[in-house]
Amino acid sequence: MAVLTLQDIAVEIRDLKILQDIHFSVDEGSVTALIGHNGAGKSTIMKTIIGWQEKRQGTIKINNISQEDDFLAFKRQYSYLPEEPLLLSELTVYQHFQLYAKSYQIEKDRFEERVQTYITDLEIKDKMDEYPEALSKGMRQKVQTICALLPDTPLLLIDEPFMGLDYYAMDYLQGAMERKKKEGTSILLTTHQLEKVQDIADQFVMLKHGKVVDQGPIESFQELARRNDI
Ligand SMILES: Nc1ncnc2c1ncn2[C@@H]1O[C@H](COP(=O)(O)OP(=O)(O)OP(=O)(O)O)[C@@H](O)[C@H]1O
Repeated sequence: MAVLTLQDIAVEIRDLKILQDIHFSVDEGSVTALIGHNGAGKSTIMKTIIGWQEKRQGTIKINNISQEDDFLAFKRQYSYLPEEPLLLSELTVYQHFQLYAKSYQIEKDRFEERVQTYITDLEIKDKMDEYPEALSKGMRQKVQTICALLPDTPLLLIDEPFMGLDYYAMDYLQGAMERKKKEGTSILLTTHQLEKVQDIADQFVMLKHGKVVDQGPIESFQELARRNDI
């Protein structure tokens, strides 16, 4: 069953056609990798799904809830990990986690347990009362990663996983994505590093100049890549 569906999406920014005729879906418990060169439109698709980028036409549904129908219900269906950390300067690390707990109505015990696990595993336990400006970029991305992993949403949107993370944290995120997938979470991610996600990805959607030029099972992309040396 499709958890996320995009139908006939078009996006224009200042009269420039950035996305055209975008159709694809992500099934329950499956991982789709959005691939394509710089500027192909991957991040714009993510931003359009979450409603940060206005679309000119088309329909986006998560679990049959359309963005236009009930935006709050729609929003609770996904969590989003942006390419660059987008933390609020007036909140401490722990307050960011609390904000997510509140927005996604995470039960208190579960929240505390998860926070403890993630901050221990990602080695930022001593940073809970710090503000973002006192953190390195990698630490900020770890905080953002934890925020995205805390809720149990049906869909996880990840724009360039691993950006700014060290090797250990990259491995950790990979493991976390695998666990989420096993629990039935659907994942849409963008990547330039297909080799890092090919074990977890089931499908690929390839973009070029804002259009889908190919899509299908990940194995068929690997085969194509081998033959064309891409
Ligand atoms: N706010 C904006 N104003 C004007 N053009 C924009 C804006 N945002 C994106 N674009 C253009 O839209 C196109 C797609 O950009 P997008 O960031 O979605 O690409 P991408 O595939 O994520 O690239 P990358 O791999 O470099 O992250 C690019 O040509 C970019 O210049």
